[in-house]
Amino acid sequence: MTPKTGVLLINLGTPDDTTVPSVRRYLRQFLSDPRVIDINPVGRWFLLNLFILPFRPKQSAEAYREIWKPEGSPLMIYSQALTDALQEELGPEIPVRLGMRYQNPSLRLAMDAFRDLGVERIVVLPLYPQYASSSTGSCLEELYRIAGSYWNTPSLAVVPPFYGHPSFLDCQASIARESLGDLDQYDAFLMSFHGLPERQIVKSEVGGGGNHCLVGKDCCARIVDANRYCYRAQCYHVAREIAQRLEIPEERYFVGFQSRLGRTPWIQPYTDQLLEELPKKGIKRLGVLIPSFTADCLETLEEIEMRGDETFREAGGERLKMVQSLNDHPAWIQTVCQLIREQAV
Ligand SMILES: C=CC1=C(C)c2cc3[nH]c(cc4nc(cc5[nH]c(cc1n2)c(C)c5CCC(=O)O)C(CCC(=O)O)=C4C)c(C)c3C=C
Ligand SMILES: [Fe+2]
Ligand SMILES: [Fe+2]
Repeated sequence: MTPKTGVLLINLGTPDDTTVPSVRRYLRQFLSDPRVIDINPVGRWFLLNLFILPFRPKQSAEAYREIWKPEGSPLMIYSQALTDALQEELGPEIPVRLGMRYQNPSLRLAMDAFRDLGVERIVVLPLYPQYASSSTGSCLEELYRIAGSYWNTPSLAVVPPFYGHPSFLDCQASIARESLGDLDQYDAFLMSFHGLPERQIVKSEVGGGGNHCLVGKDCCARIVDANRYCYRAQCYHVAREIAQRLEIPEERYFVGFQSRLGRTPWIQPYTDQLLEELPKKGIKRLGVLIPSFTADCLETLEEIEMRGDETFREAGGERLKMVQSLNDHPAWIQTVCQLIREQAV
């Protein structure tokens, strides 16, 4: 008998609503994760309970209110729309579920649903193109824990980080072209990625030699054995490949890292600083791509399209055009189908 197969899409998760208690609940779960704030447990407790949770939920709730749609959080809406479209594409024989690492619908809920449906084999797609311990690593740790808690444990086939997959790169490039129109109307392009604390990059170095990541200036310029888990190197790879597909020469695009939190050094260059500096270099019309997110969320819609646009204009910029994320674009649905089918064989 062929085992019944299901597909699990995993994304980060988002608050249930824009009230301060909901946002606090979300941030508490998210930032208590030792892969996200990777310091000793006592230090994490103090940081969270004395410095972050008393203040940030109010500020973040206001930001969420700016982007919230009548149906809910954009991250949730687009992730669910992708799940529904994939279900349509794969047909009723293969159940498709969405599980969020934090808050709802939880990974446990999705896994329980598979168990109740008699699914024995699950193809898992973490919706993060690049590997980070705080995103891919964290959701897989939680998934393995849940899968291991059942008496009859299911088989899991996990799609690896797809930052270098030609279908993903083609999809990013074609959606950017569609959204930006004539590329000659822009002075330059910014490819912005979610940032990470520098120490987390160093911890990803393979072999533990400590002599590659962030040692030399060009450690992320290409992917070699030692940095194959390096989030920053994977981001630069994506930027190069997209630029090549769009025929954007090296001098016409910049890479930046956004969304930093706290006082420790995060990977550079910082997107907000670039947005301030670029107009001073004569770059007035800017196209922005954000290829570390597969669904629009607070970090694209509020941080870049709203606040980033303001920063850029205040610094003398004229036009910032942000390319929407892959969301439930038909080309992305086809790419997701391909990633899943490649893993299912
Ligand atoms: C690309 C994937 C992501 C990585 C890697 C990542 C690491 C990371 N994030 C924080 C802190 C915050 N991130 C927040 C929002 C947020 N982060 C991602 C993705 C990655 N984060 C997404 C998709 C979102 C948006 C969620 C949404 O609801 O729309 C937030 C919450 C918002 C805020 O208060 O600013 C925080 C906090 C850290 C510390 C980290 C790695 C160490
Ligand atoms: Fe984040
Ligand atoms: Fe690196």
